[in-house]
Amino acid sequence: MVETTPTSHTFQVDLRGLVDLLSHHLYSSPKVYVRELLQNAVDAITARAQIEPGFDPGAREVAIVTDGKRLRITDPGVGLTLAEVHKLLATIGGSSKRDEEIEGARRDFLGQFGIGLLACFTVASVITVTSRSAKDPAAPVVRWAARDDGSYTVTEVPLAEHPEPGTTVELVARRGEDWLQPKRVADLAREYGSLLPVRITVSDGGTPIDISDTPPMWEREHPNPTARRLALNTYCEQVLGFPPLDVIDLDVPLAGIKGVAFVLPHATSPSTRPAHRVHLKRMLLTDTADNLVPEWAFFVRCVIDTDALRPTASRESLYDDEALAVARDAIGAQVREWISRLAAEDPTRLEAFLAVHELGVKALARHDLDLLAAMLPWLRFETTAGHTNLPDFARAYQPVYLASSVDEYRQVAQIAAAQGIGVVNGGYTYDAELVQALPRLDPQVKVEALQPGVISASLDPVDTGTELALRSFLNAARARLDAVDVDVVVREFNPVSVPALLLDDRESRRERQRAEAEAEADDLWGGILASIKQHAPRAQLVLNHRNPTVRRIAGIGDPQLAGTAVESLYGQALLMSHRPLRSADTALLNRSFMNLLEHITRD
Ligand SMILES: Nc1ncnc2c1ncn2[C@@H]1O[C@H](COP(=O)(O)OP(=O)(O)OP(=O)(O)O)[C@@H](O)[C@H]1O
Repeated sequence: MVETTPTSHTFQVDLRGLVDLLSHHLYSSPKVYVRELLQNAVDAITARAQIEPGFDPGAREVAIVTDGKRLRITDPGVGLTLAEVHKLLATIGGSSKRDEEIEGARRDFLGQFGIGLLACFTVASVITVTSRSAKDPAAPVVRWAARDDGSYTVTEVPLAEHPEPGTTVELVARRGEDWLQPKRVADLAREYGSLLPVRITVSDGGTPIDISDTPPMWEREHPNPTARRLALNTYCEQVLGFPPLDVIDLDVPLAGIKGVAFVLPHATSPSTRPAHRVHLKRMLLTDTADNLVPEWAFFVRCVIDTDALRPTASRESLYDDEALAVARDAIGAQVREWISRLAAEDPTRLEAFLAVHELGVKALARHDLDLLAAMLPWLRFETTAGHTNLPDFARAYQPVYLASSVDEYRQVAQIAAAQGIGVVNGGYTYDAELVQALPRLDPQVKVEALQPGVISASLDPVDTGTELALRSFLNAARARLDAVDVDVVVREFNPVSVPALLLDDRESRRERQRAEAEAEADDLWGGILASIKQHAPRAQLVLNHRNPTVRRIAGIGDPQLAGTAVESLYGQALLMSHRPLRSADTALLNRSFMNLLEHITRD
């Protein structure tokens, strides 16, 4: 029926659906139930300390007892009155931890959403909370018993059931569920709660085991820095599974962060998802946080505690807000400071670090000129003067030529080195950007892109007499290589051992690729490719007249054989340049090779 006048309604909630949603779908694993129980116990103790002068949480204990089927956790916290049970436990979303009047103290609590207790339904079919309030000594002991179908009862029970203020939560395991097994519970309590500022014990009915391990390793007193470093190394191996290359202390008061960044002992790709271990007010939030440090610092894994960053509702990751962005920058700054300090004070350690993480540092230095200046003496680049650092290289060679790809570099490196031309291989990740940043550090340094003209200008022309004598050989050679769109010239250059050099620029290479695609394409596509044809300069095969083989080839009387020899020189120069072979090149190489074989095996 459609109502003509608006009437007000409230949402109807199917409790079973809601319980199922919150308990089964919010968290990635049922194991979080231990964290939720510990969290409530610690929050209750914190709340009691706020109302009861002299109450010392550090001297108190949270006790877990489990036989695998029933688990009981008892805390000496603030407890609950009957009214609070109705308001807080029986109201989904009800939480005492964001009340207006204690807003100032809210940051002291771990919980805030009012849904945590429901996580226990992932492992339990019944949750019973028995509580005596510390606020009101006359308040009766209250028992709230809830089932996973969304129903609950509240009763008053005799004082003897809970003589001390505080709360006991009891879980009854679901049939076939083994999450309440004593060993498992102890492991989970240790994983989540070993740093909590309250003593926590777990027992299977026998002697309780104390799982607390406080203060955090980075805050402990040590006799000297070496002892501290050794203790942190061992800690890193235990919790993160690797012996760190180095340890960086983190302290970001703005985000209430204290902790350590461990430097990975092995190289890792920047694209690997980092996994940092984050504690929130000493409770483990996650060991897979991936948004805590800037991307460039991919060589560290952090273990931190924060009391200011916000958790997501599942409390399994950090909420990516402005505060986290500020924290991330501050952590980045501290990692950067550590690198600069090593550069200034401990070059041997820096070299050990770079042997593993040079790529990460190069990535980092692109965004930070100060760091680049500090690191440049230690960063190695492939150059025509060998593997060296850029400041030394720039002092010896001006301008600094930058080859934009590994292939381009390989093609000219040998010749450039012999001519005294300084070329840096810019083909490796980040190297080109770093070389281009050089003039910003030192305006005297000139960096230029390497063009083929730079190399060809340094190749000496042969004298006119020789040129004339070579004319018919050159004509035959040009006619042969016309098929692959390559021109042939003769020059004199060092090293003598290089017979031929193939020079071209990116445009002519692109044009060759286009022409090849056109040749292989069907009519329509071929027509489109033909319409974008460019008249790029052709590639040049430069023969070295100083090379004895080239001289002999130029003197061969038989034009067929001379042509085959030129094709072989082209093939060799092409292979040296590491360029992909086009089908015309492959055919030419095959042909010249077969012709040579035929020639030497002829009677
Ligand atoms: N051990 C306890 N002692 C006293 N009060 C408790 C205890 N456990 C739960 N409560 C009360 O029940 C309320 C609801 O608990 P619940 O775990 O569902 O949510 P929360 O802790 O407030 O928030 P979150 O969902 O973030 O954990 C709490 O705010 C608290 O007032």
